[in-house]
Amino acid sequence: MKIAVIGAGALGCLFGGYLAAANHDVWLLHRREQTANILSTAGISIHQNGNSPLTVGINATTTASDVGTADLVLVLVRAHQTQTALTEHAACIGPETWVLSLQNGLRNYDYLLDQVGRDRAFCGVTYEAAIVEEPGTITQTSTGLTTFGGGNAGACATIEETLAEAGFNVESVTNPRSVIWEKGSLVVATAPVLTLTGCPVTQLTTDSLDRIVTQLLREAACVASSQGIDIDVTTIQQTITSMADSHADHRVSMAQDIEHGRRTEIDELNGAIIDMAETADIAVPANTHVTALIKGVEQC
Ligand SMILES: NC(=O)C1=CN([C@@H]2O[C@H](COP(=O)(O)OP(=O)(O)OC[C@H]3O[C@@H](n4cnc5c(N)ncnc54)[C@H](OP(=O)(O)O)[C@@H]3O)[C@@H](O)[C@H]2O)C=CC1
Ligand SMILES: CC(C)(CO)C(=O)C(=O)O
Repeated sequence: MKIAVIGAGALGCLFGGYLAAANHDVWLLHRREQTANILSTAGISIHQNGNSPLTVGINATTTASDVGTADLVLVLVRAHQTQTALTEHAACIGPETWVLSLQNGLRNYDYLLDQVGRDRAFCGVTYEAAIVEEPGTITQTSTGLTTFGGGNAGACATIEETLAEAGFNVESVTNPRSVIWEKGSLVVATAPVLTLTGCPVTQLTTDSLDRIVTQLLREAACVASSQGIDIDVTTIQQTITSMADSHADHRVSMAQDIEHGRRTEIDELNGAIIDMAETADIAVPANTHVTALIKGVEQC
């Protein structure tokens, strides 16, 4: 398969690297010429658990027309960059190209549906986790399930097989909206708290953090319900508890954004909760407060 990965950061290098190692024709689309040159010369190195790194050669460019028409485009920029990135790299998206987002954020599926329609838009979530050490070198801090879906069952089966053959633990579902809301709510409840406190993921289960995490989660569940999605708060709390252990070496991507002086995805997470709550006339004070605090930190 010819696969273009828009966004060659932590997850872009992780998915791109394993798909290239499985002999697909993978192209990373990066914003910076210098980094694209480093990637195409030195390839990607994936470090994990002190094992010797997997190093794999890869194509990288800033220009989608270098890629030609891809069979599959993976969107792995930050959520607020999705629409711009799809427009900017439209040259590799042909009339039959499938487009898959595994980003965090509550509105990515809608952005993809707007751009390519129901038969070619696929969206989901991943509990894989990675951190960029330097351009082309990443540490895979945790592995986890990737779940996605879309309106074209045949394409879902092929994408699932492709990701599974590349070593990912993956499943496809008919309608991805529930899994997007489940993980979206988990990130809404945990990412701003860990980012604002500077606490490691292992602290998530302490009483003081648990109180605010639970309030954020309950508000998200009310808003999900207004959208016709039922999410089970207890199940998500259990996932958070297991994440405190499984993701012990991970810095959540929102905290990574602040560390690197980048804009966070808050507008597409807690900000999206606030937008939808307003329309549905639901009070979301905890989400309103943490959003304001993260925006304050972004401006420091
Ligand atoms: N890292 C993780 O462990 C996990 C991340 N996620 C989610 O996955 C998504 C990606 O995260 P992550 O990989 O961590 O993010 P990164 O910031 O590491 O990577 C995103 C990359 O996209 C690049 N980019 C932005 N706009 C464009 C564009 N128009 N064209 C090409 N490249 C562009 C960025 O460049 P620049 O640096 O110049 O902005 C950056 O290199 C996010 O939604 C995140 O929440 C989900 C699960 C785990
Ligand atoms: C849930 C987690 C921590 C990793 O899968 C994530 O999505 C993030 O880093 O933002």
